Amino acid sequence: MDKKLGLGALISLVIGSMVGAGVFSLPQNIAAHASAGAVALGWAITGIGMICLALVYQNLSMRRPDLDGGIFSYAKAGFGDFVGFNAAWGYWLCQLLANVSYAIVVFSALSYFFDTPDNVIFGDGNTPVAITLASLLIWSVHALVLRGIQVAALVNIVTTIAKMVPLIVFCVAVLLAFNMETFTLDIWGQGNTELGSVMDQVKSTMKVTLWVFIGIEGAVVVSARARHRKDVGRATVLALLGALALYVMVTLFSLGVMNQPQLAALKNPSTAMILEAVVGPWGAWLINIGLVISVMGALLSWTVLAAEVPYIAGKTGVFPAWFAKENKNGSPQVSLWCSTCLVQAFLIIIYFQSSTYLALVNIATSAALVPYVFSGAYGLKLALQGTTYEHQPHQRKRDLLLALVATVYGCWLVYAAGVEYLLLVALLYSPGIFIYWKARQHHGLRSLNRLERGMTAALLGCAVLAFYKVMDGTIPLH
Ligand SMILES: NC(=[NH2+])NCCC[C@H](N)C(=O)O
Repeated sequence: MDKKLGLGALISLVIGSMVGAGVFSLPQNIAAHASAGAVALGWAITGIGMICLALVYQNLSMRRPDLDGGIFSYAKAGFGDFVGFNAAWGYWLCQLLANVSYAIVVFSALSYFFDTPDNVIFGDGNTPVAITLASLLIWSVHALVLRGIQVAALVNIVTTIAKMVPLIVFCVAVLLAFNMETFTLDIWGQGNTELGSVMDQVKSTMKVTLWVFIGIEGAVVVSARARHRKDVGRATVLALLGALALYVMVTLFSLGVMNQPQLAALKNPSTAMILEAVVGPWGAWLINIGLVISVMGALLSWTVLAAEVPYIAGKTGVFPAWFAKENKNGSPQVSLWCSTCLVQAFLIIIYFQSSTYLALVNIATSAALVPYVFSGAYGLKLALQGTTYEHQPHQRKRDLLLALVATVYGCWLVYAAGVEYLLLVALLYSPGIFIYWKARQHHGLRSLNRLERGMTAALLGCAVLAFYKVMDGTIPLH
């Protein structure tokens, strides 16, 4: 049997991991800080940035077929071992935190079915019952993945189809109920002073819009298993266009059914509340079920993808080699065990911090910025150097432009995320230095050079500052 992945399988993999939890809460998450006009602008910027990033990935997967396994290989090839390591570390942590948010959001969706006002069982997914069941969930997925990843691929196809049903119903129903007057009422949000300037509003949509696209690199991560190299890029671009269309419809149509303050006040998953308002109680029911199926499926795929990071990093010398150990089913067991233990630890912290899904989304998205920015920058570097373009000068101009836009978009995201989150990222990244140092030792390489020591000192300085800010509450974790 051919175990290689074809175009269809790759597209379903990218859509399956990209469309997970985020889309179900999009209307509220976005409207919380922005009016209809600003939302449209935000999507335009994100759309252009993401399309360029996807095309950069497409291009990199063709030009550097030797660099398998993920976006951190690009950071390493372009900017050296230390940056490569940090991209891998950051990407891994982002996915683990994101998986924690998944475990929580499943139970906050179940609260729709089980909680009553005077008997809160699941609440926001961070009650004792919810955390216990969430722990059980992550360990069951862990056990499943230890038995081999074929199951995961199958479940992914089923859940990907299943989650599209409620989302399509949502789009059609909400479009039918669309009211132009609701949409255009206070379109720039000037009547609501809390929103701030249009620029502020656009900025604050950025993290939410980035979150829903995390997973765009899915096909690149598994490129070694693709039947045809070309399909990696094709799948990335097609899946992106599909998801972008879906997200824009979900957010903009919603703004024609309820106005910004009404949407901002909704409980999440907000798509459930909106569909309920349009079609009656079965709407909320359908969406909540859809969310649970979608997120459980995505959790399984993301567990595989997250464990793949230290595994490949271990193989290529970015992480210590013991991360590359496999069990008899070919699952990366060390890497998987480390991942699940960390997720469990984060779940316990969440409980004590009473953090919510949204807080985790914010943190995880910030951690993801570094690897994305460096992939864009590597595309830019390749096009500038021009060594792989000797026979295609036209291509070079096009690629230069695409990579430039992707890089500028990345820098804009870092700026829009805000300084506090950059500090928080330093806090997350700093324990990695120890692993990096271990990895160097392990592979018999020289430990940190001058530049790396400089970067380490800066990172640690920011981390200490961040620690203080978290402690005195200036950087909120909930
Ligand atoms: N490892 C993860 N769970 N990653 C998060 C992916 C987020 C995804 N784009 C969503 O909207 O749900």
